[in-house]
Amino acid sequence: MTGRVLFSSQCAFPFFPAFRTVSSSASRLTKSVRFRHSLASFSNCNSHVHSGEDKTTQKDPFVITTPLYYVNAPPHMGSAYTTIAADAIARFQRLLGKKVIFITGTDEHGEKIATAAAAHGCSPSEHCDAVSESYRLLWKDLDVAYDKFIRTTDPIHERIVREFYEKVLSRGDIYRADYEGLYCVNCEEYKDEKELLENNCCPVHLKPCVLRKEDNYFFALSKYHKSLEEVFSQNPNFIQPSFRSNEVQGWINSGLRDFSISRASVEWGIPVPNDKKQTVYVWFDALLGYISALLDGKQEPTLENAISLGWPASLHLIGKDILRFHAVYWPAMLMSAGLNLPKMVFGHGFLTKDGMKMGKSLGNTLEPKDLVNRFGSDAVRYFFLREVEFGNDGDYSEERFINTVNGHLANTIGNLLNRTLGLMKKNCNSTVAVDSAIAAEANVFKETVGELVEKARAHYENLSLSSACECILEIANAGNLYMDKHSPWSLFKKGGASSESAAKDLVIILEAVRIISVALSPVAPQLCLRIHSQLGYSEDTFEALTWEDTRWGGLKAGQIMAQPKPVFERIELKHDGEDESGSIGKVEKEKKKIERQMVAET
Ligand SMILES: Nc1ncnc2c1ncn2[C@@H]1O[C@H](COP(=O)(O)OP(=O)(O)OP(=O)(O)O)[C@@H](O)[C@H]1O
Repeated sequence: MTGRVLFSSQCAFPFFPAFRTVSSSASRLTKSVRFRHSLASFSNCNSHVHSGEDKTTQKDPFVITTPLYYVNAPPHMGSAYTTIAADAIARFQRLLGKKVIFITGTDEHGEKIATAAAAHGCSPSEHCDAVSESYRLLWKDLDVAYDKFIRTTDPIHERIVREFYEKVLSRGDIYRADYEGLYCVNCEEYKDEKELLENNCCPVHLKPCVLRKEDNYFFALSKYHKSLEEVFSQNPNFIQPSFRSNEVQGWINSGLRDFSISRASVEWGIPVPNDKKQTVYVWFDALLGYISALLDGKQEPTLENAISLGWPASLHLIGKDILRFHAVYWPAMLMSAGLNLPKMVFGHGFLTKDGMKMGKSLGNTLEPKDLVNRFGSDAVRYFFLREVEFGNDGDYSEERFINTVNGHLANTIGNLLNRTLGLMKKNCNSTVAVDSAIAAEANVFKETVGELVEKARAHYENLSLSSACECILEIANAGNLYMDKHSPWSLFKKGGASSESAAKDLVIILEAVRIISVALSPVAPQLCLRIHSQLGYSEDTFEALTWEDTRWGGLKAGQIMAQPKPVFERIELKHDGEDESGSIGKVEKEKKKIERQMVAET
């Protein structure tokens, strides 16, 4: 934030030490930087700040949060991106057997909301109800299995904000002063002149900031610079990916200033406890939603009760646009209130359109609902998690979307299952002839699958979701190669011992597909459920799967497969095999190859 705090002597401009730097690079959708960090190995960053208070144990829940989305407009693909990533991570942690609390919700106060409501001719609360509901509906369409949905207009949340404010006040960290600076209403933030474009335009929203002068309450952020310094130097993994730590370092190096936490001119907000003429600044209010969300309605809404239900959060997943609030303001606020810090903040990149951040304020958004209606939730989830290296920016193109999901989900995974089940139906009465463990004794393919699954697990743990998908797809590629090399259809034609060997090959391939259905389930849950059902299992057993089920040996003799049916319908291109540019797509060529293959296998 910039500007001048008038009549106050509390501003300070501390400097932070250098942070850890970045690693190497690879390429996918756009420029891409690889990074390594692991939730499993992350040391708790509270040990040196509030040592006696940290009671983290293995039994503690894995608490993951998305940003609480601002209800100035309905969700778009950017909001969906963070949420599906959080959902995949939460599902993976559940597979590991952890108790997970997955928190999402909506941020509903502030000037921008009041303005948006007025533009739609409704009251702010009617507006918030409608937009908040549109987020819930989208999460349902995208198969997002959150545990808590917090709205910052919930009275319980208001109680938590008041208590927190009073705690910080009693620590002597809130004071009153006049403030003058350039304000971006879309960011709801005072800006530093240095970071603005021509005509004082916000670099994110490309709209001019306005000069504001207000009599506000301030939070003494500068008082915490040394403690923050300690947090960052002792916990280099606190901010991820590591290159984002450098951005935070840059901000801190350029000076940490106290920030205003109330607004005199905004009515739509939580009243400041000791001054009803002001409302609490929307960010000071919204960040506390991560704590109030923990309450389950059974207890008094107090900070102590909320904290006892799962604080500190294991992971705040956010876009890089709101890193400063989570990496600097929020830890300082928590330290002031004597509360533990979250264990990790991960700031991912932007989905872009023509190189610009897709966003509600710019209006250059992609409609996730439209994508889900046309292609299904698995395709949307898989494409964005597989094709955007998590942490970096990524651009969307429909052609690439269709080619990826057709190529990977329909042609590689779906077709492997379908062709194997077809052969099994024709030659083995759709029944598993022998335990998969026995079928694959001393089998190299089995070893390959085991190695790839281990790698996938490590990638999930490091939040490298794209690489996890890549390893799982590799299993299917290896399965297709195995099938082509062993040609079980020709062995069945020979009969006798060759038939027995062919039946074993089918079991081996289906066991690999079974493992894929467990390992890919955090990313594409419905697709994996369909695979599970095709393999003859009930829906209940799918719900009970754990990562242990990725071990070789699940398919047992006598298991009866379902009727073969494609688990992922190939998305058909326009004009009989031509894509929008008029050329025959790569996927169409693959489709033709598969058709030829099927003729050969009958
Ligand atoms: N283009 C995007 N790419 C990736 N994530 C995004 C994108 N846009 C929004 N998000 C997610 O939503 C969060 C911001 O939520 P917010 O409700 O402010 O949405 P917004 O569309 O960025 O709004 P605005 O355009 O008004 O700034 C980001 O931190 C990120 O988690």
